[in-house]
Parts: sequence; structure tokens; C-alpha cells
Amino acid sequence: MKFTKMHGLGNSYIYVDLFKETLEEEQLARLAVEVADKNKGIGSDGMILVCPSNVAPVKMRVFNNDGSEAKNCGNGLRCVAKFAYEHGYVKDQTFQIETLGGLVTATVHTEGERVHTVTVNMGKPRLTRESLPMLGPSTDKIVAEPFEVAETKLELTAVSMGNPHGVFFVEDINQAPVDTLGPIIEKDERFPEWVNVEFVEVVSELELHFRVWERGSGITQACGTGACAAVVASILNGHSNKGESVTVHLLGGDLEIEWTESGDVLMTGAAEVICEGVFERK
Ligand SMILES: N[C@H](CCC[C@H](N)C(=O)O)C(=O)O
Repeated sequence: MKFTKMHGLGNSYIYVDLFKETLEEEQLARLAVEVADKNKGIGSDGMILVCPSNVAPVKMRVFNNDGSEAKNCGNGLRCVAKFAYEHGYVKDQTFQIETLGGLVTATVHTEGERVHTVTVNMGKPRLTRESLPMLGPSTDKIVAEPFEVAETKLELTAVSMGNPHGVFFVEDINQAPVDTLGPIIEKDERFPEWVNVEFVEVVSELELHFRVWERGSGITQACGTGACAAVVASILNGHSNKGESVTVHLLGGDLEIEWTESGDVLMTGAAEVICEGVFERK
């Protein structure tokens, strides 16, 4: 099976081009675990399929390294946009991409024919408890809600970007309990479909520090949908402002995120190819 390994700020996936390759649906979860394995496979945070679509030039499917399928992936979308443009599946520099979480619009920024940076309009965040989903009384949004876990009192702000995010603000990002509380919150029973867990330190209204424990993948260098959720949460908590581009510092680099006055979330960042190859299926 031919693949391309790509990353967005160190959040790497094994990309398989289903315009050319054929995979069986029932094999996808196991294949994602196999290719992501750093010892017996290629090594990545998961697998992303670049698929034909009936409603857009291209469709993205995302599998975490535990084999679970997610409805969206910000770093993945930038790499899919780069892949589709450089492989000639799209001619314009702005085009739609279908995800399980809905349609998004990507714009590739190029030097010659090479895409170096991509802006994705991620659409509107979903804020209701049901949209996450999260158990509990129906609410229009969850902002700084008391959230006790493992005898620790936290405040939860919850945002869906098509996939679920629990955002917690901390005083010092270097003390954030990512590897201790991350895995516990990820699978907390209050989140029936589990949750991506983000810890954020506010530097200023235009600058955030960010760490993530991803649902289905654990600690990653970056999470694009998580960075979008962090900026939305920062604005909901009065730390940042709509209509201003916020720089989010992730372990693997920076993303520029804006929650516009019209309500859409714009994400801009790098997308890079690491290598191409052939994976010998078991
Ligand atoms: N772990 C996520 C999918 C990958 C998202 C992340 N890598 C990004 O860049 O948005 C989930 O299960 O919802």
C-alpha cells in the first residue's frame, strides 16, 4: 500500500490516497493501528484517508492511533489540502473538503506549485452540551463549569469543532497535568464519546500556550481542532476577542486562529510532507 507521511506542527499521520488505492472498510481500524505503530509500523499519530467525495473535490477520513475514527482533524485538513492541490485533484487554491463533521473550506498558500501554508475555514463551533456530546442538563454552552476529577477541582469550557474538546485554563502551562489528568478526563463517563483534553495558559488576549491529550492518540505535538477550541474558549471566558487573530503556541509550533465576527473559525498553519513509501500489509 502506497502512503505519504505528512505532519502539521509535528502532528503526523499516514495518508493513503483512495483515488488510487483500495482498502476494505472492515480493515481500516486495524490498519490505522498497524501503520501508526512506531516499532512494527511506520509511526504516526494515526491514519488519514484522502477520498473521492460526492459533495466536494475531496473527503478526509481520520483514524487515531487506537483505530478509532474521528469526525475532524485540523492539522489533517491542512495536509489533505496540500496533498489534493499538489496531486492535481483540485485546480483552484480555494476549495471545499468533506469531513464527517461537515464541509470546510481550505485555501492553500503556495510558492510556485508547492503549498507551504494552508488556511481552513473550520465553520462554526458547536457549544451545546448535546453537540459534544456530554451528559447532563441541556445547556446552550458550557463555560467555566465546575468539573471535579481525580479529587481535583477544575473549570471546564467545552467546544465541538465536529469533534469534542474539553478546555481547561491553567496558570502555568509547564505544570499542566496533561499526562496525569488527560487520560482520565479523555474517558470520563460524562463524555459518552470520550473527549480531547486541552490545557491552556493565557499569555495575552492575542497569545495562548497550549498542550493536549488527544482522544484516541494521547499526547501529540499539536491538535488543530483543539487550538480552534482553545481560542473559542478563551473568547467565551473573556480572555480574547472575536475578530482578532490569536497565536496559539503548541509543542510543534504556532497556529493563527481567529473566531470571526460572522461566527466562523479560521485556522492558518503549515503542512509538510515527511516521506512517501510502500507499506507491506500483514
Ligand atoms: N483525536 C481527535 C482527532 C484528531 C484531531 C487533531 N489531531 C487535530 O489536528 O485536530 C479526535 O478523536 O477527535
